[in-house]
Amino acid sequence: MSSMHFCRTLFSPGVFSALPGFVGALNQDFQFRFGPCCRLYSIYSSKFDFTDLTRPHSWYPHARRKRRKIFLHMGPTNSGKTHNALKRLESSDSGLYCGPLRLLAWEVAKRLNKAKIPCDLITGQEREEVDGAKHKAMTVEMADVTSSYSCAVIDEIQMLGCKTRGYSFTRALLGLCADEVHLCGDAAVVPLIQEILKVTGDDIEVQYYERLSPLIPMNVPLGPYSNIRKGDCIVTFSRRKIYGYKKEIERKGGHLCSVVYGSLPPETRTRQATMFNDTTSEFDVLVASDAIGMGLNLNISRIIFSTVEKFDGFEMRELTVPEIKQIAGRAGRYGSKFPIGEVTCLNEDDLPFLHSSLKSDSPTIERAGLFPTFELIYLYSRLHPENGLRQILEHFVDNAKLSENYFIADCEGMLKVAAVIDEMPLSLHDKYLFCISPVDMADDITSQGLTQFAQNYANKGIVRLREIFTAGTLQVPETQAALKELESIHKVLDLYVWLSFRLEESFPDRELAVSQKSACSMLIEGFLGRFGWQRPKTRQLKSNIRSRSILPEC
Ligand SMILES: Nc1ncnc2c1ncn2[C@@H]1O[C@H](COP(=O)(O)OP(=O)(O)OP(=O)(O)O)[C@@H](O)[C@H]1O
Ligand SMILES: [Mg+2]
Repeated sequence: MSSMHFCRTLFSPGVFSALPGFVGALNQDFQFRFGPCCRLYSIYSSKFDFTDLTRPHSWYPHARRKRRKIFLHMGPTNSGKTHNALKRLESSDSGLYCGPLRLLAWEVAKRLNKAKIPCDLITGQEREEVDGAKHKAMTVEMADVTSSYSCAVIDEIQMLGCKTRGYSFTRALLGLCADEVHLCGDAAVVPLIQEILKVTGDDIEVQYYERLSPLIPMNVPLGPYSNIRKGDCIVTFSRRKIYGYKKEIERKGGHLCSVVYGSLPPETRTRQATMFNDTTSEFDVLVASDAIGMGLNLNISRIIFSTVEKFDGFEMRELTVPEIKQIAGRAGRYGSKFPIGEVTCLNEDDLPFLHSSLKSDSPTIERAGLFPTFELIYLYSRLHPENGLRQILEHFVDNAKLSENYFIADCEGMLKVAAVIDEMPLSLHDKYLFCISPVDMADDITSQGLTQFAQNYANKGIVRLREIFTAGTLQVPETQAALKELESIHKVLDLYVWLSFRLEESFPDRELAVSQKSACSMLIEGFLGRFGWQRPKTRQLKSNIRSRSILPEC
């Protein structure tokens, strides 16, 4: 049945890129708050309100035993917040960095290892252990709330207000057991954090930062493409437009463009960004989506918004003030080749909106995300044994009781997965695991991949990659449709790797999946090298990559 889908199509991490780590820590989250209730479950189950989430700080016993010193590094982009927090991390005996992106976790692990401070890298899909490491760089969903550390950093803490991922930041904020916790982000989150931490007994110190180098909003739009210069970054929000601008700029502007957008494999995004940052490379212009928008240090001199609207999955809407500021803040990074940043638009009509957004304060963040642990859902499910996970999640979310500092996370994505797998003979825990996996159900190939993985796992207990993907040769994509397919295949393989870290025996082909992922990214990069209007030297160099065998016959 199934393998055919992928024979034809053969082969990115969404916002959930590391949620799995969450699972590892759930048991611990739960023990303190609900351990005693488990033993008395049969007596009290009908009386105990599992949907009461009004005291989430009490879910983290280790952290509550400490009086933590919380340092808030608050300020605009490019003000040295992360740099200063990392300095503290580097001088600590042991510690954690928790960031919102795999790329940021990679950057921090690289920085510490380069400074001869051994640092492990842990994301939903990677475990790179370094001998003697007492430091770890991770994506926030992987935050370890079970062990004690000297120092912890949570980067981009304002994301605790994010409707889908915010709860992972809240979990890290309440649960990290470290003597010092450094929170970096936008000052709009300060009152909420002060409010949330009133009940934890922690000490709080707030430090406000100023930009280290100027960011100048221009009074004129870009004008013709011939005005494009080295270090420019055009920002746009669809794949089609990203490649459209790349082509135009390479044809008319005489520059070569790197591209960065969310559904490119993260390793490809990093290589594209590195190529752009490298002063000796010919790729001196960047065309990117808001995937560049958080914390990344790029050699950008000028940000050019091609539009100030984006489709957010439901509708076209104007960019928010924090989005504009985050993206614009990539220009003129301190210590980069371009110490002064500029921002403008393609369309003159967008300039007033850009100027006013850059001058505005980000709206205060009023509530932090929260989501029930698996154990809570499990206990709740026992009160409703006839229901599938989808109904249980829906009921739980509808009935959850929260204090005024919190909101319940948007779990639409999880509900979509639950609807697909609820009929399969899987335990509640396994279903939950598939629900929190990094799958984008809006992507047909990825959702087919998830369904096949879950089906094979439910029916046979083991999922071999060769039963899902058949041997064949993948080509460098010729069209954007083929490129999109390859990006999706990469996402499916990424999902396999994610599952292999959680259901190790049932997903035994991690190595093969990792090697196939890198074959996919090579082919995607082959496409990027050929696409556009490039000088012959580069075209020839890149076109050596034509095809890769996929799952070669044993
Ligand atoms: N004191 C310093 N000495 C040398 N380099 C610094 C210093 N402070 C910051 N930098 C460099 O300036 C750049 C911006 O700093 P950083 O990434 O910490 O800013 P940020 O405030 O966290 O920005 P964002 O909000 O975009 O994440 C980085 O490349 C960082 O290494
Ligand atoms: Mg930062």
